[in-house]
Amino acid sequence: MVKYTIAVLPGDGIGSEIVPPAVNILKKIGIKYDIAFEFKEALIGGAALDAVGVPLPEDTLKVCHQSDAVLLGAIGGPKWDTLPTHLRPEVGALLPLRKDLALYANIRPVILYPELVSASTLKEEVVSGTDLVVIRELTGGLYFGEKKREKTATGERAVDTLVYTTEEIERIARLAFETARGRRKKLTSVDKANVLESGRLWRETLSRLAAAYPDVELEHMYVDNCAMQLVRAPKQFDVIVTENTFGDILTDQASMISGSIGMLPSASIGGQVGLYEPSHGSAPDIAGQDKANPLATILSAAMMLEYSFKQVQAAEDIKQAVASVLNKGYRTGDLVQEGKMVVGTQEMGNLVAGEIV
Ligand SMILES: NC(=O)c1ccc[n+]([C@@H]2O[C@H](COP(=O)([O-])OP(=O)(O)OC[C@H]3O[C@@H](n4cnc5c(N)ncnc54)[C@H](O)[C@@H]3O)[C@@H](O)[C@H]2O)c1
Ligand SMILES: CC(C)[C@H](C(=O)O)[C@@H](O)C(=O)O
Ligand SMILES: [Mg+2]
Repeated sequence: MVKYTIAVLPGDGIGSEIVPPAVNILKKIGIKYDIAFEFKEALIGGAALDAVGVPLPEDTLKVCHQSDAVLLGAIGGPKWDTLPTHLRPEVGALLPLRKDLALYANIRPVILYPELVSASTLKEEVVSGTDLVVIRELTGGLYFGEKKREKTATGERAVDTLVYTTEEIERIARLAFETARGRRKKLTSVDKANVLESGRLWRETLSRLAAAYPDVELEHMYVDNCAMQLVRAPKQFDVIVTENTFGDILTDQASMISGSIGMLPSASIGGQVGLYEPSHGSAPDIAGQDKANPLATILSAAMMLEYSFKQVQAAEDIKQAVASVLNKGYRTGDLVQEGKMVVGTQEMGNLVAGEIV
């Protein structure tokens, strides 16, 4: 029997509601495929701040490093928004965790289940059949460049720096070319090379590497145009590769193609231990009300099975289970569709688990 240890970090807001259904489904997968999962829960974000005074406790980092993969809910919320930057859950916990685990690639598939075509805010003919993946650089760029804040005679001056090295661009580009090679062989590299120096290095590097992937069609696109093209004609995209901040923004936008941000999973890879989390946040506006859609987290657990454990069939089972529940007409409140049955977070989790036999 194979054995895997999974660090479980529910975090804040809806985190503690969406993670248990995913864990429950992994347990069922374990029984079906004879995999012994051990789950080790640890504190992160505001929950950690409240309990032990820091957003990313040493113990949590240790548990993550000693595990085979990490399942994360979400972090952050209004209660911690006014803390000094280094203590905030986002900058004090999530970013250092990604950096510490060397997770330079964040993979966010945007798939529209046929059952959800009418749940998208976009027209059916525009979104129907969309199947794209955004590969977001995760440990560089604006998020990790030097930051400064200083007083001036009249106010303050704040600085964030957008830095990329050739090596950082090359490694994410290679992953993107490889991913495109395994799909429809089209790669869109998104940058702002018309203005940013880092964008020019990004574009030059992608163009140079393209020679090693003659079977993949590479196109370059400015980020502002990409934002527009994503809602104009999303089916033109296969794989998109882009800088950290651009990837953050474009994936929230792209999530509406799939009907809801609650449908967008993610895998962060590149180091020894992968991190799997939904692309959305802690949704303070619906936290504690059993309203959150757990499917992005459940689908992130499927990505864990695929990427970290190479259990492709088990991952497929979860995706099928989700499709089947949607096909039977069950929806959480974020996926409003006429004539469908609205269920809560827990029930949606139970329904998906019930499909795994
Ligand atoms: N990876 C993360 O942990 C992560 C990601 C994004 C934001 N955040 C943090 O989350 C907090 C809230 O941020 P925000 O409001 O900008 O973004 P958010 O993604 O938490 O919420 C945006 C909107 O989407 C809805 N939503 C999000 N996930 C949902 C789900 N699973 N089911 C149904 N509806 C869902 C929310 O109710 C809200 O209306 C902030 O502190 C932010 O920093 C954390
Ligand atoms: C919470 C925040 C730091 C995070 C990010 O910007 O990476 C989130 O928006 C995400 O998309 O995972
Ligand atoms: Mg985001």
